[in-house]
Order: sequence, then structure tokens, then C-alpha cells
Amino acid sequence: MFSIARYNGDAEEEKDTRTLEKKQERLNKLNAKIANKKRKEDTPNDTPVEKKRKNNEADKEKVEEIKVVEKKPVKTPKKETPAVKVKEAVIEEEAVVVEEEAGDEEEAGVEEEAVVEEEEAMEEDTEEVETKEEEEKEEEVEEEAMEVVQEEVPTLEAFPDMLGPKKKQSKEDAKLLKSMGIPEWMLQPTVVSPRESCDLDGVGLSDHIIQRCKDLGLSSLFAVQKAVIPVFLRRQALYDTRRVPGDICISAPTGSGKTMAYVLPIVDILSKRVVTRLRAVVVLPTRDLVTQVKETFDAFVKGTNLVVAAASGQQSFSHEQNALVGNDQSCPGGKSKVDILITTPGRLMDHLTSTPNFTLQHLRFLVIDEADRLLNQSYNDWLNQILLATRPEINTSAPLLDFKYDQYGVTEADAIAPSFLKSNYQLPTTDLDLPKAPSIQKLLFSATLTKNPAKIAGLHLNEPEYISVQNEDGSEIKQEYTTPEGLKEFMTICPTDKKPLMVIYLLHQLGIKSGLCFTKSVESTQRLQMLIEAYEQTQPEDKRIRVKEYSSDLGPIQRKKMLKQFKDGQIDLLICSDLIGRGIDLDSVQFVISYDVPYYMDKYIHRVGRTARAGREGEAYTLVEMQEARHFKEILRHAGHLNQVKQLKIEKESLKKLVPDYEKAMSSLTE
Ligand SMILES: Nc1ncnc2c1ncn2[C@@H]1O[C@H](COP(=O)(O)OP(=O)(O)OP(=O)(O)O)[C@@H](O)[C@H]1O
Repeated sequence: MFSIARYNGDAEEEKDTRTLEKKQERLNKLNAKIANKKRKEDTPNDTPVEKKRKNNEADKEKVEEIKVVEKKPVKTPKKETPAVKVKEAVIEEEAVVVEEEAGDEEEAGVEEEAVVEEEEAMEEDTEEVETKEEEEKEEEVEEEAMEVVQEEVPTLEAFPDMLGPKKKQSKEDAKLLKSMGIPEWMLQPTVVSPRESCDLDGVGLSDHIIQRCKDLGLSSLFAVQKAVIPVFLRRQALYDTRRVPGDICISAPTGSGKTMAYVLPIVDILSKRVVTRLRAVVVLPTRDLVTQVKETFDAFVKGTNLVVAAASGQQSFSHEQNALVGNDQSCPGGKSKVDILITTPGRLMDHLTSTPNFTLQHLRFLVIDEADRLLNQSYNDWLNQILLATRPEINTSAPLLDFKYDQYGVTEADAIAPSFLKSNYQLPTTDLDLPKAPSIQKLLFSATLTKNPAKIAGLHLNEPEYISVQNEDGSEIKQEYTTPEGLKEFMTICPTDKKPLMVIYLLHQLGIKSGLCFTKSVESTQRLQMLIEAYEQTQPEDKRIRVKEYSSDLGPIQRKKMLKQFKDGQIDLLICSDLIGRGIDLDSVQFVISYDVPYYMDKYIHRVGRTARAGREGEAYTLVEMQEARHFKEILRHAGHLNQVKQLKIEKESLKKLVPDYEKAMSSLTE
């Protein structure tokens, strides 16, 4: 059903690397010169702001010097030309306090950085507008600014590359990492190539599940599924109080099929259960993902008597309570109407604290999907609270064993998980008694799994195993992340004011459709959507791109509707914040634009991973403002990913052609 297409750009990459190396050499010399000069200028009493200003000047100077070496000097428009207006609009747009999605802690640092950068950009603008002489050269300058977009802006190296591209891990490195607290099992993953695959019957799944896979159009299993499913199926018992099942951490590229890697074995193992208990909980960071994963479970439990529920606040709390436990009286073993629960950490905590009979004592599987993102979220100490609820406490003041019988003559104790019996009753013990351990297995999934020792320690993993689906390309440079094979990545460095125009260029000149465009905030999303929509109004009806904004401002029903319209091809471009930057699986996404640069590599990986999923092809474009170029390249280089992201060459003439309609659109918005 799916064809795996490979991008064979080795020769091109080699050429690019050579060019980059030469440039790098030239730039290193310049950097040394600038660093010397800067040292002389620096005074010990400089405030951080002053130092930052000087740094900026040095960077600016460096850009200028580089341009002298490579091309003629580039100036930016000074007067309030339409281009300047756009720039101001964009700056205004970005200066607004960034309202990121709730819980996205990473963003805090980024917001601060962005605000500082915008302030500096504004300062520069004011100075420029005041220069009368240059006002006269308006047209010429405008043309030159266009050229900046077209030119290849070289890598800016302000500091010696201390981190440098990551080299393959040597024994000494491993020792160092170990001494930093990274556990040994994490340093020695079972590495699986993303190209591996196997037949549906190659991993030990039961006939029923294999048939279900076929009914749903699957013909083989992807690498992550081939590697992970047998590890799940090794231990099929629901309660094995003697041997705890080992925990598993799985890292595999975006779109590589991680969801089915846990859905298939969980459904297979649980479908043999007799009584309904809550035995699997899947925790996800957003409601949209809860809905998506619930749909996958629903598809595979068909034909079994397993019950799947979602609790993410899309329905009222009492509705959820009723669906999870009903209205029965309190019972020591808890009650459950569902076998599998898909939820967000917040909602899970709410049910743990406020829903009588809701218990995790029977939990066999705890899946933490998008694990790095969730582990960064400390909402009410959710992880600790959940883990506590799965661990029995010995209660010395518990009453003596005295089972009550229910209406069917079944003892109440049958409802209590074996490991929790001692929490509820005092049991007669003998010398032969061994402690009964809970049978919970923790499973962590992500395309960018954390290696933060503190976060890992917080999970209290049992005999963990680490499976990593990654390229082993034999090169010297270690790639931190593996991206899908069918993904082509591009970046273009352009002035802030040209970014909306660049999006229009990508849509109209390259004719790309069915895409996601990520911005850094809800406000930014709204403004860009308005601007593009205004531009589309200037176009003939049959050439208009249908663009919509997808943000947390929309209710769950609207969001669902919008995603369906996008899947059905009724929307060409969804402009969104990082709300759907992770995990969301829309098979129709052909391209991704990062309108605002992601400040962290993992965010970049998840964004670009919305395309080229399940062996398909896709393209990702990142618009990089000139002042961000150094930082962005640095994070790419540090992750060993710089060579994979090509500079996009843009034809000046094609871009220019769009300007008149763009100006019309701008003035229609300001009217
Ligand atoms: N064996 C398979 N054969 C065909 N398609 C598959 C198979 N396994 C998964 N898929 C499809 O691949 C797509 C991506 O899967 P999934 O959403 O699980 O990726 P993921 O690894 O979780 O990505 P992300 O890290 O972005 O969340 C889905 O549309 C899914 O239906």
C-alpha cells in the first residue's frame, strides 16, 4: 500500500559540504579578526544589554564583511515603503506576548529571546528610517533587499565551535556520559535500521490481530513494530507477581509507526482477559492526540470485547466518570468499565483524585507517548502521583482478612490486584511468602527521546531496555536524530519583512499544496492567515489557495471538522501553532513550512515530521531571519543535521512578480 521512496542526493550533498567547508575556512579567519576587535572594545563594566548590543554590532559588521567578500553590500529599505510596512506588521505581530499552548514549557526561553531580538530589530529600523539620504535610493535599496533573499547567506560563526558536530561515541565519551548520570542501558540501545520490515505474521501476533491488520489495509510491519512487538509479546501474563516485566524506551523517527507498535500487542495481550479491569493507560500531551490514538485502538479492538475510553476533557467530568467506573459503591479493588484508557496527564490526575472506584492497581501497561514532551511537564507532579497509584502500600492497620461475597458469590478479594491485597487486608503470612510486585510495564515512545538523567530517574524504570530506530550510516558525524527517508529539508534566509511573501512564493510559484505552516504563537497564526487570505482575494478564483487557521482558540468539534476538511483536500494550507507540531498524523501533508524558526532541535524534528510519514515523500521549508541564521545553523550542526538541510535558491524575478498583489493585500488589511 505504501511505497518507500528514497531521496538520493549524495553527490549533491558532497558538493554542498565542500562549498560549506571552504566558506567555513574563510569565515573562521574573519571571525578571528572580529573577535579580536570585539575584545578590544569590550570594557569590563559593560552591562549584559550593552554586551549584547556590541555582539550584535560585531555580528552585523561580520555580515557586512562577508558580503564584501562575496557580493556587493546589502542595505535594507529605509523609508516606509510597502516592504517596510510589512516588516513593521510582522514585528508588531511578533512583539505581542507569545501565547504558546498551555504546558509548553520549552517556549518560555524562546519567548524571551524573541522579544529581545524584536526590540533590537525595531531599534535598527528607527535609525534607518531617519537617514534621509538613503530615502532617495529607495528603489535601488528595495531591489537589493530582494537580493538578500536570493543570496546564499553564509554560516555565521561568532564563537569557536566548542560543541562542533557530534562525533561517533568513543569509549571515553561513553565514560563521560556515564559519569554525567546517563544510565548505561541508554548508552547501549538495540539499534534497528528504519529500512527493516517484516510480514504481519513475523512477530508472533495472534491470527485475529493479523486479520484485523489486513482488513485495515496493512501488508507488512514497519521497523519499529518489528523490533518492539516481540518484546511486548514475550510476557503475556496479566499478573506476574514474581517477575516484573521490564520497561521499554523506544525512540523512532516521526511517522515510523510507533502508535501501532504499542496498540497491536496491547490489544493482542488484553483480548485474552476474562474480567474488565483498567489494564492499559496511554498518556499523551494533547487532546487531539488522545482522539487520534483512541481511533487507532478502536480500529483494532473491533471483534474483541475490549472497551476503550478517552478522558481528555472533551466531555464533562461526570460523563467521563460514568464511562470509566459507573455509579457503583466504593470497593477496595476499584471498578472499571473500560480496559484501555487514553488520556492526558491532567485529566488522569483528576480522575485519580476525584473519581471513586477509579484505580490503577490492575494496570499492566503504562504507555507514555511523546515521552520527552510529557516528562517536561510537571503538572501537579503527575508522573509521581500516577506511579504512586500503581505501587501498593502495606497497611498495618488494615482489617484482618474477611472476604465479602458479591451477589454472584464471587469474593470481593478477586477484585483486588494480588500485589494490592496487603494494602487492604492483613493476611496470614508464612516463611515462604514472597513480596508480590505489581505487574506494570512502562513504555516510553518518542521521536526525540530524552536522555536527561533526572527525568529518566523519575520514572523508576525496571530493567529497562532501549530500542532505537536510527540510521547507522557509517559516517564520522553522529546524527542525533533520524528523519524520514522521503523527507527533503530546505531553509531560506530572508529579511523579516519578506517572510509572508516567501510563504506566498512557496504556495504559488512552487505550487505546493496540502501543507502545514507553523508559527510561534496564536497571534502570529491569526495575522499570517489574514494576510494570506487577503492575498488570495487578489487572485483569480480558480487559483486561490484555501487557507485556514488551526489554533487552540477553536473548540474540539471545530478542530476535528477542520482536520477532516484538510484530509479531504478542501483546505490547502493550515496555519497553526505548535499545537499540532507533534504526533498528529495527517497522511495528506505534502509539505511543512516553519514560518518561525523552531528554537530547539526536537521541535524542528517534530514539525518537519508532519510530512513524509509512513514511507511517503514530503518537503519541509524553514524561513530563517537573518539574525537567527547563526543560532539555527548551530543547532542543526550540533545535531549533525546541517548537511541535510539545503539552502533554497529563490528566483528574484518570481518573487518580484508577487509584490504588486501583495501590496494590494497589505493595503486592504490596513484600510
Ligand atoms: N505497518 C504499517 N503499514 C502501513 N502503514 C502504517 C503501518 N504502521 C503505521 N502506519 C501508518 O503510518 C502513519 C504514521 O504512524 P504513527 O502516527 O504511529 O507515527 P509515529 O511514529 O507515532 O509518528 P510521530 O513521532 O510523528 O508521532 C500512520 O498513518 C499509520 O497508519
